[in-house]
Amino acid sequence: MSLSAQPPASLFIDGQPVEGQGAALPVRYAYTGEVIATLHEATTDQVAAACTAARAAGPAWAALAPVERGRILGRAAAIILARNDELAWLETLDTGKPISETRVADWPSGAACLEYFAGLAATLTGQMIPLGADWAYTRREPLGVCAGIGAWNYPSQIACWKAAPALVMGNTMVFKPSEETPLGALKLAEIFIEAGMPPGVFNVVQGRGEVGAALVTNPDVAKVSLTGSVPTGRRVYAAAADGMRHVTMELGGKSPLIVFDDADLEDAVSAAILANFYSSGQICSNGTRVFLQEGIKEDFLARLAERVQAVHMGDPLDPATTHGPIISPAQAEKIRAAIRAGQAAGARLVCGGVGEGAFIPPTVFADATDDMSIATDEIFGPVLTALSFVDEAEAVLRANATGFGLAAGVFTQDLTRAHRVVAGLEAGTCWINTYNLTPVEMPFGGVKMSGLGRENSAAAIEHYSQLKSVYVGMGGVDAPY
Ligand SMILES: NC(=O)C1=CN([C@@H]2O[C@H](COP(=O)(O)OP(=O)(O)OC[C@H]3O[C@@H](n4cnc5c(N)ncnc54)[C@H](O)[C@@H]3O)[C@@H](O)[C@H]2O)C=CC1
Repeated sequence: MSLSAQPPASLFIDGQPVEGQGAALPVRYAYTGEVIATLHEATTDQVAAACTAARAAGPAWAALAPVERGRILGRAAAIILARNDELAWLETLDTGKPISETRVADWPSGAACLEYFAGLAATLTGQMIPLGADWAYTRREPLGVCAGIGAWNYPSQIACWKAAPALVMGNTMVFKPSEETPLGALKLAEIFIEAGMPPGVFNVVQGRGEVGAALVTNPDVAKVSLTGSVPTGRRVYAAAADGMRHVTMELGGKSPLIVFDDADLEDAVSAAILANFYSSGQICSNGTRVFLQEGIKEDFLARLAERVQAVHMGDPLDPATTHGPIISPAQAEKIRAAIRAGQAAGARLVCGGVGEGAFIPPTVFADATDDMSIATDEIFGPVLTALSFVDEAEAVLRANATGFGLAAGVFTQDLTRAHRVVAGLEAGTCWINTYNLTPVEMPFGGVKMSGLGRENSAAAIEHYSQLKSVYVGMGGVDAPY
């Protein structure tokens, strides 16, 4: 069966599908490698046209009552949920992720985010500051045109997570999805129009890194929100600094999951699976360094190896599939090189390995040391590195001995230890006795090299708004002469 997912046009500017005038961008279905759509990149002029449209749409959008903006986001969420099956199918073609995941995790999370900020819209207020006879107040104002740049692992969720807080605050957006997964953002643009959003408020451009760079440095852009790797983050942050642009950086990680010997072993194994193998391991917050307390190490590894046997690798469109292909042959090759490096360094391969073709099975290394590349580098694939530890202080010290700081997890039945350990962990997002749950109500983001700013929750509004202070003089003006 040949699959096609060709959109009406590659870009979406000022409420209209527009064909890209730049280089061709073939979209491949990761499972078969077949081309399911051919898009074209935006030229620098088209990036500029999208930014101009976003700037022009800004004042009227920002002048709406917040509740009216919220209502439009709410309608978009309802459309997404009503069409979830069809959108999940497209997300699976775009990413290769199993439909068993995309039906529950991708667009539904995007819709929840739109609903959350739709509800928050009417609560976004300033402050009144009494100063005796005089007083002051603050106005929370939008930043202007926001650039959103996405990664390929959760393309539609990322688009919604960036658009929802930006738009509800009265900003407008130009979004550039990853060149690997350009399709979902175009659907979001269409859905927004259908929900009643004015043209120009949300625009989509396509392209590789250079198109992203043109967007970041466009003079109309006031803020950049990137989801991507640390090297890209450094480049984008530096480019944004030139124009004093605000940034949100959601970057990579090598997060620790610490399992103490009093933990519920079965739950800890479940969490390690979710923390390493969901989406074939292509998740930024994955807990890929699993620290096991000596006493439970071998039981944990034996049970994990047993549980992993139940994985169902195969056709992503088959609802029974639980492990899909890697996004691209190039990425699969990088993961294979990391696995080979682990073997060459002398780590014990408990299960998995380099796999075949587009597939890499859930892979577990044990007896690794903290300095092996499988324990230091983000692999962005289904590779878990188990490390053992003796006591709490050692576990926290070693967990923190990384430049990354996106996420962390702890498994223990000891209530005080759980809270003490998370307090000591250098990570933006922590889980106790669970892993990788990212509800929209909770702030999400990293510390250290893993990023800046927070997505989701009311905290995201801080990163899409600025305060104007207004001093109100109620009496005469005293001047020295
Ligand atoms: N913290 C988070 O929320 C998440 C972080 N990630 C991270 O993303 C990475 C994987 O995604 P990739 O798409 O491979 O990341 P990437 O860094 O290669 O690309 C990310 C995006 O940046 C664009 N880009 C590349 N160079 C650019 C430049 N100079 N200027 C502007 N834009 C540019 C790309 O076209 C793409 O849209 C991993 O490191 C992963 O950990 C992924 C998902 C979530």
